[in-house]
Amino acid sequence: MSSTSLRSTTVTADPLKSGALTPEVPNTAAPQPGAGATEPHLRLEALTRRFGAGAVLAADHVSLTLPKGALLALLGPSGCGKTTTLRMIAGLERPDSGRVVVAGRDVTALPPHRRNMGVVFQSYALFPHMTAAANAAFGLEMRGLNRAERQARAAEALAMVGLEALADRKPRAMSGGQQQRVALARALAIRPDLLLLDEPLSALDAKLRDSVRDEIRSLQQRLGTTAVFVTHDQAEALAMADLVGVMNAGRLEQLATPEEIFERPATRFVATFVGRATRFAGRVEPGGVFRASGGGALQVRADMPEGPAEAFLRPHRVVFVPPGAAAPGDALALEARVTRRTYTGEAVAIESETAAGPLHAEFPAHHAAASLRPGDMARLAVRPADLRVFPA
Ligand SMILES: Nc1ncnc2c1ncn2[C@@H]1O[C@H](COP(=O)(O)OP(=O)(O)OP(=O)(O)O)[C@@H](O)[C@H]1O
Repeated sequence: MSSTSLRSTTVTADPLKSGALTPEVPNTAAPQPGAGATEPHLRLEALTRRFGAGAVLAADHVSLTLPKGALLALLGPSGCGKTTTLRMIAGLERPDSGRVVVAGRDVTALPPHRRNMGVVFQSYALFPHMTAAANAAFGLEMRGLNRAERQARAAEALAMVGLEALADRKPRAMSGGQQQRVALARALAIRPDLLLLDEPLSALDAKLRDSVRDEIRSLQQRLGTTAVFVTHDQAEALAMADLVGVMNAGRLEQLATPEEIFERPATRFVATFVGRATRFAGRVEPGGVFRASGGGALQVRADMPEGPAEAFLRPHRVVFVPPGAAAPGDALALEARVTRRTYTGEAVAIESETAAGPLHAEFPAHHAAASLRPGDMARLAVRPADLRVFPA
């Protein structure tokens, strides 16, 4: 495990010096916006958990900090360790090593019910024989609240999720979205220090998912509750979160704002897992020149080590050069033969073949490039500042 800190992935004023290169990414978060000098609300310190007699490293020195009131989405493919990390925060899983600190208090050794965290799971885990109100009140009794207080809190929580009218209904007489809102009410009724959500939308159909997603986000913001949300759905993570933590094989590869994750992925994995990208194989030559295997070279960053490399480019960063016009000064113009055009309403995706390899581009539907058709030739340009280059 490296102890070096993440290199800044901020694009410098000099476009020739852009491009991220992170040879060794420590499993530690970059500094976060808003965290400031104050104690973060949640701090994970090198949380590690193995399973199967040590064979599976489910969480590998996961470290991060989260400011109060922020929503963190843990994003990654199946089996990357998101749930294990969440369960360690909740106290449902003991870490082999590492610490969980909430508001400056080390809670690592505390059982779940002494952490004051509200947890919402994928399956709503409601008690079928109990009403919505009784389900929402579950968890309050063991916190020593009397009956009247419990009822008041449950009613308040059901009102928060807009279900006060259904307080006497049992789960089977409710829709999936309503049941998930009862589960959310139960988690909020304890007035948690931390709200933990494990794929809470995955059992809902696509339309409901969007509305429950918006409800969770606006409620979390309105209440100022700090939250950790586990998902494998990148659109969900980018749309909901203040910070996204991308996990891969037990490691936290990058922790940053959704924009930063999308525009400036810190690792190859993040560049390929989040969003679409064109991948150029090639090598970095002396002086930080990236040369694509198929041809074409761009000055990307002077301090990059030489050797085999891959460059990633987001589709919306491709520049269309109208016939007769000049490409932007520092850009590499490629002669592209359009192979496919896909209209998606707001945008048009243009697939093409170039000397540097296949290129995926995306333009707003009203853009001049949107009229390109398969078989057309076009000049498409790549600006060095838009390439993210990593050693292969
Ligand atoms: N109780 C357990 N016993 C053995 N192996 C486990 C256990 N829990 C998790 N694992 C393994 O640890 C790894 C991480 O699992 P985890 O559930 O945290 O991943 P995940 O990212 O949440 O995946 P998913 O999105 O599929 O839920 C996987 O390889 C998984 O098989």
